[in-house]
Amino acid sequence: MVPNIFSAGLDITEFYQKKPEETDAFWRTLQDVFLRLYGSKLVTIAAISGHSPAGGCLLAMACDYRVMATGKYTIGLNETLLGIIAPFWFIETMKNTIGHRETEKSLQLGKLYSPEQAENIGLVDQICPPDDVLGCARKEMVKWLKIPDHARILTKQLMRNELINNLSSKRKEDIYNFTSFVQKDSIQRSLGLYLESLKKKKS
Ligand SMILES: CCCCC/C=C/C(=O)SCCNC(=O)CCNC(=O)[C@H](O)C(C)(C)COP(=O)(O)OP(=O)(O)OC[C@H]1O[C@@H](n2cnc3c(N)ncnc32)[C@H](O)[C@@H]1OP(=O)(O)O
Repeated sequence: MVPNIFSAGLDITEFYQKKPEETDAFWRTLQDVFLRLYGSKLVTIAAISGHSPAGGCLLAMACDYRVMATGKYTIGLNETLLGIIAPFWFIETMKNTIGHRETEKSLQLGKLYSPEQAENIGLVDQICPPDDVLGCARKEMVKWLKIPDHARILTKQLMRNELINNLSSKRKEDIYNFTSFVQKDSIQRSLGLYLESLKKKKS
């Protein structure tokens, strides 16, 4: 576990100034990761040790349960702030987690929530002091593992298969949409400016 950061989201340098075949492969890999995690038969609990923007929030939402560290961390789908658009399966995953209305506000505003706000809207299930996040996640795991596996897995599939099947049947189209979007000059300019702003913030 990396302290302070659960995931900084997708590595923007993977789709900034890259060839179309490279961004195609990157997006295909992300689809694979998501489909495997969201569709996993295992119990999956995200121990969110710190910041979790965009792709990081998606990975956390793909799990069955989320424990987040308290502190000055944020979580959410902030894509609009970068001038990019969360694809339909990011949106559906968030709707399945916090509901339609909250997702609509959240996505349009590119909202990044504090741990307390995230808990209030159900984006995370529990908040814990940073040095106890893994412990809280382990305790919760014990509860989930007591449920008969076949019943839990079939229930999870009933809840998740619609989105999994939808994405699985649209993978090529989704890759095409991603690559043609991120290759646009205007989007490349926005991404370049965003990367620069991250570096400036650091110095
Ligand atoms: C159709 C298009 C759909 C695409 C969907 C996209 C999904 C995504 O996930 S896009 C990425 C969204 N992520 C972010 O907006 C987070 C950006 N990062 C941050 O806000 C911060 O780095 C932090 C809060 C996560 C951590 O802050 P801090 O500890 O201060 O770390 P630094 O800012 O010093 O960052 C270190 C280093 O990493 C570079 N960097 C950070 N995040 C990214 C990233 N997502 N992609 C690429 N590079 C990133 C940052 O520029 C620093 O680089 P160096 O100066 O070269 O060390």
